[in-house]
Amino acid sequence: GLGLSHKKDENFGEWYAEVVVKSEMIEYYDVSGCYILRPWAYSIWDTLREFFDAELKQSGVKNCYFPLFVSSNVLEKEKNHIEGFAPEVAWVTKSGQSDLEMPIAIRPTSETVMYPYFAKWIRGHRELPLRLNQWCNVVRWEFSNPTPFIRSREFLWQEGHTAFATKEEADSEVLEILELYRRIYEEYLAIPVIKGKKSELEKFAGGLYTTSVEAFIPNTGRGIQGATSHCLGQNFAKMFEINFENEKGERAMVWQNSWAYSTRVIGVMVMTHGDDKGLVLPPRVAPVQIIVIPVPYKDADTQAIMDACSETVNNLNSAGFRAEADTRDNYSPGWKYSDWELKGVPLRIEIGPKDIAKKQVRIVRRDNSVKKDIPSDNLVESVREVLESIQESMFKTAKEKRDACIVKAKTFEDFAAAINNKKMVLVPWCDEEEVEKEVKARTKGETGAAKTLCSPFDQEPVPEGTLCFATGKPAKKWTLWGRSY
Ligand SMILES: O=C1CCCN[C@@H]1CCCn1cnc2ccccc2c1=O
Repeated sequence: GLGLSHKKDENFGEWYAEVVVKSEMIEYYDVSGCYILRPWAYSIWDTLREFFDAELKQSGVKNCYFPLFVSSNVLEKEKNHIEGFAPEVAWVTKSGQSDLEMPIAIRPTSETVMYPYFAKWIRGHRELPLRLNQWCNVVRWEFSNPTPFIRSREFLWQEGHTAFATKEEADSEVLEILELYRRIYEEYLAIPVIKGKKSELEKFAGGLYTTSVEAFIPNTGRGIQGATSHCLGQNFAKMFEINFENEKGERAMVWQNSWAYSTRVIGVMVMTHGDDKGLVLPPRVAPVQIIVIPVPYKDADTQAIMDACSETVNNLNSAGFRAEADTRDNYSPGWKYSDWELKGVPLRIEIGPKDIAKKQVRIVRRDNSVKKDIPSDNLVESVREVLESIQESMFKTAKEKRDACIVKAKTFEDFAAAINNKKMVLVPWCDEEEVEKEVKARTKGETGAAKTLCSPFDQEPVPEGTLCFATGKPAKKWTLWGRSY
């Protein structure tokens, strides 16, 4: 029947699996770890891609498309880039009945696909900066529990790959892209994120440093990497001999970045805003922002009500909104209210006989269920205000909830207690890789060990003499730790 059979705060995993299917975002597929993205989800991906793609073009990044397949000698070119990831690489070994001479990998990411050609194309400083992006799918044959949007064996993403003459240009682009990722989360998805730098243990091993935007799921008390922007340094330039003749006529290696966000962002949105009635969609990404529902009455003029609904939809769509009317004659208004609440439509407009008589409509907000009767003559502006208020209120609510899950700790005991209490913990840390491994080991619980999420760029100075929470050595930086996806 309609409605969810699991409650978000009682059984989060079941609630999530049910809501993504019943809202018609996801259909499970017969290859484990793979999911069908239905229009209700794909439309959100499209909206975010439109924003990000326009920003990339404005910034001078060019889109391209490299092959899905990677030859094994190229993929394994760099041991420490690939080490640890190797088990996730999917291979094509046959065509029809016959075995391939050499197995061919399916891209899990495209560094090794692209960079031999970067070497070929980049001769002098005039070809720099080279800034390419591709929108594509990647395959990683993961074994930990698959979760729609969050962890799947195939997912959609964009991957940016750029090359510069100087480190300064690369460093600045890393942060330029990271800001775009923050905007995707905070301005479109109404999800608060923290920008920071990954630890040596958590960074992309093939790179120089990794920055990320970190989200948090209060229900599970787990952090989740929202998107990532790496400075690769000259590591791949050395490996693939990507050199150029600089302005002084010397041979120099390029400085590179790579950066990505994926369909994971949709899962974070569902987890952050959803409730026991279903999805709650931020207006800026909602496939349908306003659903208009006729409330016919036995002897009232049904045609007049239907006309009012379609006129309302036309007015709203002409003003640039995404509105629809639900005129299905085989469902009651009440059934329709529940169905569109399940799908998370931000605003409902009900139009019945008395609304016609009074030249008003009833609007109902999905985020807080507040109902209001408003005059139908100034409807477009009223709807604009309400949708903006919903967007802001959803972000504010999510931010307050997330902030309540961050605690500071100075001792290991307080740190461990907070981790077990489903919090993110901000601690003064000596920033030693071995220590991170020890803390992981010491916090191995039934729900996974604590790891560093990032060292926030926005942090207070560490007071003189502050000691590391885990080692008692002089602390170097505040670092956010937590259990994570
Ligand atoms: O994050 C990004 C941003 C986009 C481009 N790639 C980088 C780094 C990807 C790291 N990674 C992640 N999973 C993998 C899985 C199999 C083989 C290789 C890899 C691998 O290199």
